[in-house]
Amino acid sequence: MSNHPDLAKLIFGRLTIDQLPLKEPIVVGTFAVVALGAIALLGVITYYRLWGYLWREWFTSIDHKKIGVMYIILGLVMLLRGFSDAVMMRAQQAIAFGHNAGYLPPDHYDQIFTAHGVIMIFFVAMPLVTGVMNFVMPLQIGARDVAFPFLNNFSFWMTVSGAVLVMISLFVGEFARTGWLAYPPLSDIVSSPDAGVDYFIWSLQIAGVGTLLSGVNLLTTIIKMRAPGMTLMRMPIFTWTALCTNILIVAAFPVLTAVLAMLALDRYAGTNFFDTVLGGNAMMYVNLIWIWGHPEVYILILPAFGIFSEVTATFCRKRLFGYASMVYATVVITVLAYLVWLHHFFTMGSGASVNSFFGITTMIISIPTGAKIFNWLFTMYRGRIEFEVPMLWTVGFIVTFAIGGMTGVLLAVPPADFSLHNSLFLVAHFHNVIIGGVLFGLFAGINYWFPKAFGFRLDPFWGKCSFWFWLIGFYFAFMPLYVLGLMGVTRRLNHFDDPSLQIWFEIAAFGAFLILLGIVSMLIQFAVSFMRREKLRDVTGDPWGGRTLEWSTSSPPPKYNFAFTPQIHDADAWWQMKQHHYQRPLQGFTPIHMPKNTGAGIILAGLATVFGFAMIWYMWPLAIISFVALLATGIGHTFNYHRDYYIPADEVARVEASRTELLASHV
Ligand code: HEA
Ligand code: HEM
Ligand SMILES: [Cu+2]
Repeated sequence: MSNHPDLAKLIFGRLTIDQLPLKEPIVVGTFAVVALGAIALLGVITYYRLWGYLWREWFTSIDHKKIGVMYIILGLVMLLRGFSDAVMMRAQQAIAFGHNAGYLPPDHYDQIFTAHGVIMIFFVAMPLVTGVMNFVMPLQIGARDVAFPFLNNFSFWMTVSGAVLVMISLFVGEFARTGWLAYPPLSDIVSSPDAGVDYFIWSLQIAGVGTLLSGVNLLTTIIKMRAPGMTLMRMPIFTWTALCTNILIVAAFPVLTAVLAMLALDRYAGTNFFDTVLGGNAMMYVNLIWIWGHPEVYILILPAFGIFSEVTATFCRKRLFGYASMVYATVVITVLAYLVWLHHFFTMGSGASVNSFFGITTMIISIPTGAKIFNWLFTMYRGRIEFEVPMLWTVGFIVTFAIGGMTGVLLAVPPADFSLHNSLFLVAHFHNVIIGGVLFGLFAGINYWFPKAFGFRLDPFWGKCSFWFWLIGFYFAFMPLYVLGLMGVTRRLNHFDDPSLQIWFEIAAFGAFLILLGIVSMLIQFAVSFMRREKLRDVTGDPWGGRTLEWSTSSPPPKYNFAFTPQIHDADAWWQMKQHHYQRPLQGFTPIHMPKNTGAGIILAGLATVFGFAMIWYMWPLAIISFVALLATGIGHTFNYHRDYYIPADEVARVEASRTELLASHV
């Protein structure tokens, strides 16, 4: 680089060797661990010659089931990263009192909470939710795949691309220090001149393209591809929540795209959208980001509500209590999600009347949510409840979420919020609803649908360990934060002076340790289940006595899901079919038209990653080249006419016959 500084600058932009954190032992250590892990993984894949298999059967797959599974794997892997950040913060706050500065300087601590928030929301919760919707919804509506199978693969890889950029920021340069929503003026080029905020912008923009397209895709699928007879009011509740969530995605994510684009213009092109001194308005950013941000939390929670509804009905052996009211409650929450955003900044000077309006709309959300809670309770009432692992998560959710929801209502009272805003009480509220609601829901869903995806159940013993560690750990980790918040402790601090507070932070750290045991138990659960898979095998395709269509297929379902499109007569379609002694069709199969795998999605997303990286570091030539390559590949792909194929009738017959044999062997 040294001989031609100008050339080096042209090629590498502002990236220099100093951007590698060689002097920070914690980061170097992390890098060593991640690198060794990656090398080990690559080694294993190479040793077992799995590359071809992975490429052909998974990476290039346009099968919604496999894409769903890959989303879930992405979410779980990123959970490990997000949780490591959380543990580092808990450890710092437990020791950094008085003369002890702890081990994380402010500069590093700020990056950690920002990265934690961004990763947990965008790369843990979102992929898990999208993954479950992808896997389950087409099966529930009797479809063979989603409306746009290639787009689905592309969306997944764009999400991966965003996650990769955030991971790169750990080792090349830095991440934003602005908090997970990057408000200006802190996030503008003057206050945050380094690459951190640019990592934030480009990783979210790239992942956002994926989320938006996946929203369009799943929405179209639900509207256009339901099996005959499945009217809207006969859709399974999970599909209803998926419908509403994707409506929220399609309406909210463009706002995020726009506001991030404006921030990018302010930083790159010298515009002043958010610079109050030069005629812009920083409050516009705050409004826009929350017009996306509030619906976002309901994007996460609605599918979780859907999962709890399916699980409760199945394990209580009863029709879900109040199906219609459940649907209306979901729709009402969807609409209200757009009328409350200002509750995130009551303190920012909107005045009493505006605050009252948004306070009241926020409180109204408790009514449909409460209706749901009571519907689940009434379903359980006098049901024959089986406390399988998914049901445990559901009961844990009902209790925990009710508490988190109530503290949300407290925050919705503007005068109360003036003292609680940005306190640890707020931090406790949202972890209470996100962990107790979203994560518990996804864990219930993973335990519930795992046998459908892989043909064997998850080990219940380790599942129960995981549940109890998470549940108890959650209360230890976050109840102290309510106390601290009420005492006036604010969020995002890396050091405290008052020694009387320390004990609460120590309890919270102990809670995080219990959660760690919960996560480890879950990993052991996966490993043990895999090893004991013959014992846990499910040959029926319907291990829990399910009610909805996905349980009518084999586990795992064939590529084409259904040999014949089913006819729907009831919201609990499969239950109704079983009641009427449904017979599987055994002959008369016809060839099935299917989409073909393609590598275009992963290639496009790879180019998008390079483009994002180049933009972050001002490597203009590389940015131009990768962008042109991106367009060319995209256009090139439209000339690919080998997009589909037919599964011949005798192959369908063979697959169905082997299932018949399996079912017969079981009885
Ligand atoms: C999944 C995520 C999720 C969910 C579901 C919710 C649900 C709710 N949230 Fe929360 N919230 C967040 C995630 C979530 N929130 C996040 C991430 C932030 C902060 C981000 C940041 O600043 O970094 C936040 C911040 C936040 C604030 C801003 C506070 C501040 O910044 O000062 C407020 C204020 O009104 C609020 C209120 C509510 C309310 C009223 C609900 C309601 O939907 C809850 C409804 C549920 C119940 C009430 C319980 C069940 C009901 C009954 C049992 C019936 C009977 C009850 C009554 C009649 C009260 N939330
Ligand atoms: C698993 C256990 C978890 C622990 C122990 C934990 C811990 C923490 C801590 C210590 C903070 C910083 C609080 C502060 O400001 O002082 C924080 C912030 C945050 N967490 Fe978590 N967290 C966990 C899980 C999650 C999950 C699952 C999500 C979302 C899906 C999440 C989302 C956030 C967000 C959005 C922030 C705010 C970041 C910011 O201030 O910009 N967390 N968490
Ligand atoms: Cu909100």
